[in-house]
Amino acid sequence: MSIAVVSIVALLLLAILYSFGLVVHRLYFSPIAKFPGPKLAAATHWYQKYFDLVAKRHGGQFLWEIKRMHETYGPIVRITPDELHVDDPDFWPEVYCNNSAARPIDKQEKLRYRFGVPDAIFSTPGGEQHRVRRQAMAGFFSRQRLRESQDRVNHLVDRVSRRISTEYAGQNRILDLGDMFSCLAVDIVTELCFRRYTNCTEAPNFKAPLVGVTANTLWISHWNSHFRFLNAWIEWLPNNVVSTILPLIKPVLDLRTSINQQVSEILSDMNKSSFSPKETKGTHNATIFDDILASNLPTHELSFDRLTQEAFALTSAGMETVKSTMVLGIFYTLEQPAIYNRLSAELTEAMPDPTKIPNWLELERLPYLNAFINESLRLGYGSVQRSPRINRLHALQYKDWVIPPGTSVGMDSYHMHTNPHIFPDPFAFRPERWLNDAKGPDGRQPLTNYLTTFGAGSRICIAMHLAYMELFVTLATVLRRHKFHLHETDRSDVEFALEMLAPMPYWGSRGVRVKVEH
Ligand code: HEM
Repeated sequence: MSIAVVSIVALLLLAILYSFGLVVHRLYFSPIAKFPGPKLAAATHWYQKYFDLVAKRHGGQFLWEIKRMHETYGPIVRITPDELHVDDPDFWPEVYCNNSAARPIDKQEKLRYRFGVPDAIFSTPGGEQHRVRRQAMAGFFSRQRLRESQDRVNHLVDRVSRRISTEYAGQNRILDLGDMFSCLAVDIVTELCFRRYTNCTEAPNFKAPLVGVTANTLWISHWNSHFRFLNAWIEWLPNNVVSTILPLIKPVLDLRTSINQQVSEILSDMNKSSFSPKETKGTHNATIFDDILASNLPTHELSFDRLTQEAFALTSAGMETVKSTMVLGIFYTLEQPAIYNRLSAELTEAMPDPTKIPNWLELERLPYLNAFINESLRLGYGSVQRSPRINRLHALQYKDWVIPPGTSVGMDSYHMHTNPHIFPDPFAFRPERWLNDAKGPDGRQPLTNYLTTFGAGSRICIAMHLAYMELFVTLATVLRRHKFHLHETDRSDVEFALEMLAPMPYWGSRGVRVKVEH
């Protein structure tokens, strides 16, 4: 036998031995070996990969598998070799809690690279680093600052509404609500955060390439999570090579180029004596970069890479979530005339002149609109993928179980929002469940405490107030001004069937399409 063959055989034997040792360790000696769950899921990450990538042809099935595990093994299960999952609403505040120096709460390091923005706050694993990075941006998304920006949101909503009136109303044309609201959501984020919007709301038929590609990245999000080298290749190869190999992602690269250019300009301005982000911060002209640069972050946190990653993450995070909530809400108002009539009556009274958009605070005081938005957020789920937390220093106690420090523990809003003890008849869209100061099952806690669409604790959605402002202003305006009819669309086009980080309907759905009466 040649040396080469001997070496290959030896390497194979070593690999087999290593794998065997790893499986034995995971099953019998891991700190979480005693937790219930399928042995195969505890032994190998390929169990999750199968459900994420290939089960039922398109993957996106791990959440349903987790649900099955809970039905078999109880409220706490080991779903992968290194992660536990809990299905118990009372435990949510323990897992998604605030982060402090004495109690650092981390995210998994391995999830850091899945969106190609490893240093954006969303991906930052370490609790301490996350806290300082987040503090630098949080003020930008305060309610007070956002209220001052409502005019800019109104302007974009008016533009979309004008297009509905002039290009679709009474013309028997089909309007894809998903495309329209995605365009609006991206333009709002880029206008507010960077003061240079992407102009997607001008795209013919609302088919902006950037929006299409950003949505498509969700369909490959599991592949990116499981096989990090895919993203690494895209990062490493020059843009023109990537655009040639994968022409579909060119609009994303263009957005990156435009963000890169803006950040370069800002960083070169820093050398000028007139540059003063501390003065610009908080003014009408401020961008998110002014806030970050005026913060107390150390210089190495203000690098070109960090700023561009943060900007790119904001643009992507603010699209699919907002769009799917709006689409789902409008679908149900059109499917259930009783909801439409009640909402319409409230909006007509609150907006006697439909051309004037009330301010956000006034809209928030409308009880049925509020209930309707809460219900859209409940069945929209936000992100349905669990986002595990790691309590680095302290053990957690769940009933008789002691969860060792450093263990990844996840929960998700699908299990929370479909829990029949909290939300009876959970799959029915019923805004009424939120009316009259509704309470949770203990009769004391507000029902809104169980609405986890925006996450909770120190990593709760940083732009939650912006999302609420978008939802109140857009839904009130569009539903007050226009009358839609569903076109070849039914419940299956909004019902959650595939977990692709965001909740997606069945593969092949053509989305929610309407015709416009006026
Ligand atoms: C209905 C709309 C939205 C929903 C349901 C939503 C949901 C969420 C959730 C669940 C998280 C926590 C993720 C985790 O625990 O890992 C999150 C974080 C985040 N969201 Fe949103 N989001 C929405 C809108 C937006 C918008 C409009 C933006 C950008 C302008 C945005 C930017 C972010 C960022 C940057 C984070 C990371 C925060 C951190 O790690 O501290 N989101 N969002």
